[in-house]
Amino acid sequence: MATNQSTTSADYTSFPFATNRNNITDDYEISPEALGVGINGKVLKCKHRRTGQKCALKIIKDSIKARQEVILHKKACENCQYIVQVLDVYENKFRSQRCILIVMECMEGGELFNRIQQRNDNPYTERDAARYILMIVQAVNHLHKMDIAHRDLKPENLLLTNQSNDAILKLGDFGFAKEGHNEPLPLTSPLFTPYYVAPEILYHNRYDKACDIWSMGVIMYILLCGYPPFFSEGGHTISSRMKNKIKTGDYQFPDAEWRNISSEAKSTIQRMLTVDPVQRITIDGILTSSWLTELTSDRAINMNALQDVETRQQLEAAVASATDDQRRIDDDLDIEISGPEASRIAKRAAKRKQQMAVDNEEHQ
Ligand SMILES: Nc1ncnc2c1ncn2[C@@H]1O[C@H](COP(=O)(O)OP(=O)(O)OP(=O)(O)O)[C@@H](O)[C@H]1O
Repeated sequence: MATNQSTTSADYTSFPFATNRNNITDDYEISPEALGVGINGKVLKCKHRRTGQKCALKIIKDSIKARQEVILHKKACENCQYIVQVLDVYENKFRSQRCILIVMECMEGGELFNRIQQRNDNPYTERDAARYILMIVQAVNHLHKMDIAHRDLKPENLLLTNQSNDAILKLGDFGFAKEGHNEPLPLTSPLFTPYYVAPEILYHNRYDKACDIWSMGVIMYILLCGYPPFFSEGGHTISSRMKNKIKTGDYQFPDAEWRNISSEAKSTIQRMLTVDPVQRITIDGILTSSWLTELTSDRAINMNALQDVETRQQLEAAVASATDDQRRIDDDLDIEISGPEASRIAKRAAKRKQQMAVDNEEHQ
C-alpha cells in the first residue's frame, strides 16, 4: 500500500495575513451559478454587496493542504498581473464543517481552450499562441523566482480576464503548488493530469519546478496544433504505451499541422519536452528564446482538433455518470449549480473522478 511521503518544510497551520471570520454572505451575494468545478471543490459566481464587484468564490474544506493552497496563491499573486488575484479569504462553517472560502477576481473570459474554440470569426495564428505562451511564461517566471513550483499547469487553470481578443491570461489553482525543491510525490494522491505529466514524475515521483516547464511545453504544443503530443488510444486515461512515450520523449510534429509552424517554435518545444529535467530549458531560457522575443508568424492555425483534447477520452462514460455526479455536487454544501456551464462542468467532474480512481489504482 502506498504511503504519503510528502514532507512539509514551511508551516501552513496559520495564515500569515488577516482572514474574515464573519459569515461571507454578510459581505457577498453568492450566486448558484458555477464557474467551474475541480477535485478540491466548486467555484461559484458572487458579488460584493457594497461595491457590486463580480467575483469568483472557491470553497474548500479546511486542512493544512487547503491553507497551503491559499497561502501560496495569495503570496504568488502579489505583484504579478498574470496570476489570478485573491481578493478576500474567509473561514466559515457549513453544516459544522470548517471551510476556507477564497474570493478571487472573476475571470469572465473563462478557460483558454474554450475561448480559442469559440473564436470562429477570427483566425487564430502562431502570433496569438506566442502571446498566450508569453503570459504563461511570465506567470511561471514569477513563481520560479519565488521558489514556488505550480505543479498543475494545465488548460483548466489558465483563465482569461474577459471575452475580448486582447484579454489577459492568468494562472490559477495553487492546490498542488509547493515552495522549495524536489518534494517526493505523495503516492496516494493523483497529483498529475495525464496529458501534462512530466517524465520524472512517472520515473521517480520527483516533482519540482522543471515539471512546470514540461507541462508548458505540452500546452505550447497543443496551442500550435490543437492536439496533445502524448495521448492514449482506446479510451484509457493513461495507457502504459502513453507513459512509455512520455518517459522517452517520443512525440512527432506531423507535417499536416506543423508544416507552417516556425522552426523556432518547434525547437522551443523540443527544449521544453526534454526528458532529463537537468537538461531541460529553464524559465530564463524560454524568456529569452527567439520565438518569444521576435515577431512570429501570423498565418492562421487550424484548431479543429482542439475539442478532442477535452473530449477524446472517456466522454461516453463521463456523460453516463454526469447525472449522478450533478446530484452529488448539488447536495454538497447546499448549493444548487445552475447556469449554461452546469452540464459541461458535471461531465468534467465525472471525468476527473474517473481519472483519480484510475491513477489511485495504478499507484497502489
Ligand atoms: N477566478 C475564477 N474565475 C472564473 N472561473 C474560475 C476561477 N477560478 C476557477 N475557475 C473555474 O473553476 C474551475 C475549477 O477551479 P480550480 O482549478 O481552482 O479548482 P480545483 O478543485 O483545484 O481544480 P483541479 O481539479 O483542476 O485541481 C477552473 O477550471 C475554472 O474553470
